[in-house]
Amino acid sequence: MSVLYKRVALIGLGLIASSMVHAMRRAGLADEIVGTARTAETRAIAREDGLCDRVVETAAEAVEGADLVVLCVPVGAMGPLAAEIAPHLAPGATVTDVGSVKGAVIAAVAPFLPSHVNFVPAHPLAGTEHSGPRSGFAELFDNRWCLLVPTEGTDPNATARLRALWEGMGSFVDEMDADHHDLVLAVTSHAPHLIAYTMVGVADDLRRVTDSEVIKYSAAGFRDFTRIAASDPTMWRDVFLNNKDATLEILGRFTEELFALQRAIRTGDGDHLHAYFTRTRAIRRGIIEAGQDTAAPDFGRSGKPVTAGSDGAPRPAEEPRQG
Ligand SMILES: NC(=O)c1ccc[n+]([C@@H]2O[C@H](COP(=O)([O-])OP(=O)(O)OC[C@H]3O[C@@H](n4cnc5c(N)ncnc54)[C@H](O)[C@@H]3O)[C@@H](O)[C@H]2O)c1
Ligand SMILES: O=C(O)C(=O)C[C@]1(C(=O)O)C=C[C@@H](O)C=C1
Repeated sequence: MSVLYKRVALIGLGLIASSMVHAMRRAGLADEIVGTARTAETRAIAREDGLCDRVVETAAEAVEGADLVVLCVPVGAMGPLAAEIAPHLAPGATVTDVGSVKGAVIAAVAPFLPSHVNFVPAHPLAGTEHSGPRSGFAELFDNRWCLLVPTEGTDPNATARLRALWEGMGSFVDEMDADHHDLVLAVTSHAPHLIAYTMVGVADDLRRVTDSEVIKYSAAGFRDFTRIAASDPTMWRDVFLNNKDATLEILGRFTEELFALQRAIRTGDGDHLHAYFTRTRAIRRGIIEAGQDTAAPDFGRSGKPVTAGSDGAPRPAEEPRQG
């Protein structure tokens, strides 16, 4: 792979930014990577680990002379960050973000950006429940989708170069408009996270009834919920507040289906339950056949991928047995 950008500025050095550093270095996609983070502690860790070629104190400093600027902060922080960096952006630079929501981010960021830069919002559909500068790894984006949402007036060359970057980091790339993105993600990511948070909250409410059994006997299904529900509270608060309409729409539909299943259980309508579960099992099989489940293992406590077994499936996470 050849160098695509001379200087990449990463703002917010968490899971996604640190994974980008590792993935860009793996493929030699950038000459120089400059990073900055809001807290002195994160900047110190990044310096100690040599995460970036340079770690600077402010976002304004980081973007100077950069031909690619990547906003890697929670979606609620994107607008104020755009205001801060706008006067310092180099002419011809591409500004992108990795936020999980696109409509609200575009509305918050675009008004601040000068006409001499190209804004190409992006969203890698890859993550773990871990955060921070030490949680990243080069393989995070391998065989996962990254969605680009180019804004009006964006130079197609800027979009093409960003596409090449994500492909170079291992991803498949598609383009989508912001509304469609937000609806699709409400179904595939945002509502499922809210449901996981709720299920773990319900179990916690029952703690006194079940004593420590929730932990001791937690079965695989519930453990999957707890992994998702361990995701960063700031990130997910911002996702729900910024993808309100689509999430509420999907939760409305979810509630209707849940009521129908509840009714089938109460009335002993086994046919309804069986037909429903048959339909959902086919969806899971479709995901596996499409090869989309390979990069979604239980990453274990380290947050790093575990070695694949002989069947190509990830080995079980190395977590201590409970009880
Ligand atoms: N974690 C995932 O699974 C995942 C996947 C795809 C996209 N995203 C998106 O990527 C972005 C970053 O997520 P992450 O998982 O890397 O998060 P993270 O928590 O690991 O890192 C976030 C970084 O942003 C900084 N930050 C937090 N609040 C800030 C503020 N108000 N102003 C400036 N900086 C601030 C933090 O200090 C940290 O350096 C988010 O927008 C998220 O929606 C996350
Ligand atoms: O695997 C996980 O931990 C994730 O939740 C990753 C996940 C997802 O829902 O798939 C979470 C948020 C993102 O914006 C993209 C990816």
